Amino acid sequence: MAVAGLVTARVQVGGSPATDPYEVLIGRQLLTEIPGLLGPAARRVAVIHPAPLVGTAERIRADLAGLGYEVITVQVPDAEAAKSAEVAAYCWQRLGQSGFTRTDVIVGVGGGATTDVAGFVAATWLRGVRWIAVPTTVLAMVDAAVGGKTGINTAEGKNLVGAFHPPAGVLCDLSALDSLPVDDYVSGVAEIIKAGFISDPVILDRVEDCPAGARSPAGPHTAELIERSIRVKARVVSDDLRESGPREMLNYGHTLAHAIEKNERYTWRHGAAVSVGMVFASELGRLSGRLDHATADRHRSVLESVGLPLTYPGDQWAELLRCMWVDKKARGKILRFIVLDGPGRPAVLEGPGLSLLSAAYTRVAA
Ligand SMILES: NC(=O)c1ccc[n+]([C@@H]2O[C@H](COP(=O)([O-])OP(=O)(O)OC[C@H]3O[C@@H](n4cnc5c(N)ncnc54)[C@H](O)[C@@H]3O)[C@@H](O)[C@H]2O)c1
Ligand SMILES: O=C(O)C(=O)C[C@@H](O)[C@H](O)[C@H](O)COP(=O)(O)O
Ligand SMILES: [Zn+2]
Repeated sequence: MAVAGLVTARVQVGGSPATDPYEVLIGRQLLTEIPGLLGPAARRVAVIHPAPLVGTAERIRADLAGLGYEVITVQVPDAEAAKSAEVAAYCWQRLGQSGFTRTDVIVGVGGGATTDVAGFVAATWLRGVRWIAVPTTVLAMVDAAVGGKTGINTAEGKNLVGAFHPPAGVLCDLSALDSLPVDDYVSGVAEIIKAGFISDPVILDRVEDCPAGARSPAGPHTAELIERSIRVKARVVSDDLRESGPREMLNYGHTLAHAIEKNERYTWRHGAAVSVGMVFASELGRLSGRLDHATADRHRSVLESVGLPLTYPGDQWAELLRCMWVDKKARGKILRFIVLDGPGRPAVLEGPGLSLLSAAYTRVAA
């Protein structure tokens, strides 16, 4: 018999005119919530997962099969290797072979790479079917699975193909984090710290209060850090699902981060790259006279305290600059960066000159 779930918090994500509202549930044993999110007409369910989550996918399959659903499990490559056109095509093939219709439902189980591709497959199959996100990393819980940004990479860069397609629900089962390797855990903490700098500085206080605890699911503030970060993301995407303005703040640190990830052929974790990207953005803010020294310095201290990197090789600047031109915030010949005017005060820096960019990079260069 299935054990009843324990929901400790519910965060509403707000439904623009084009989309329905949905909830992010935080708690434990939350797989029991899946049937209630499938919708009345679903007959088939496709559970998309990477190898490390095969046990969870199998549990979902067995529970739903017991309720009379036809369930297929679709294993995709682990981590960033899942975010490719080939993997999306493989998922489409499996859906087609199973007779997957518009009323059927995809469940994406795994880290952010898996929920990104599962959401993208849901956005594109039959021009859009319902999907449920079951994030199993910190990063996917606090960021990737919330907000409906789905996508894959191309040879030219990160997340260059995708769609805005919000899930019907997000289930953040904190017990999943017990098996997460520490480097993957800490990668997610970078996005938590991002949420602190752009919107909720209490997050920074909690991390600084116990940096060792911030690296662990058993930390004193773990549940609060996760919930606060989800609330930041939920509030921002509720205001601006399609990133026509305020949502750009969630891209803090990401212009350089995505260039680093591509340059490293995705062997760097996303959060590690975002950490270096935020140090760079803080230096852009400082050098352009917008950000006070204390807040700029706080980036280095809080990121370093949890073990995130602050530097990248200086001789890679030309290559990184080239990669940054495919950033989605760029407009024509103008690069645009999210910077801070202070803690919780994000702003856009339009078209900084090359000398400013390279001066900021010099301060990041190893
Ligand atoms: N869509 C968005 O808004 C958004 C936001 C932030 C990041 N992202 C994307 O998310 C991706 C990064 O996500 P991530 O950090 O979760 O990485 P990931 O998905 O690569 O997962 C990291 C590793 O942890 C493993 N794993 C996952 N859950 C586990 C568990 N409970 N126990 C043991 N191992 C587990 C995975 O299989 C993988 O090997 C990037 O592709 C990034 O671009 C998207
Ligand atoms: O949700 C958003 O919007 C974000 O920018 C969140 C980021 O943390 C995330 O990495 C996102 O995938 C980046 O989006 P992109 O549009 O720059 O590809
Ligand atoms: Zn990110």
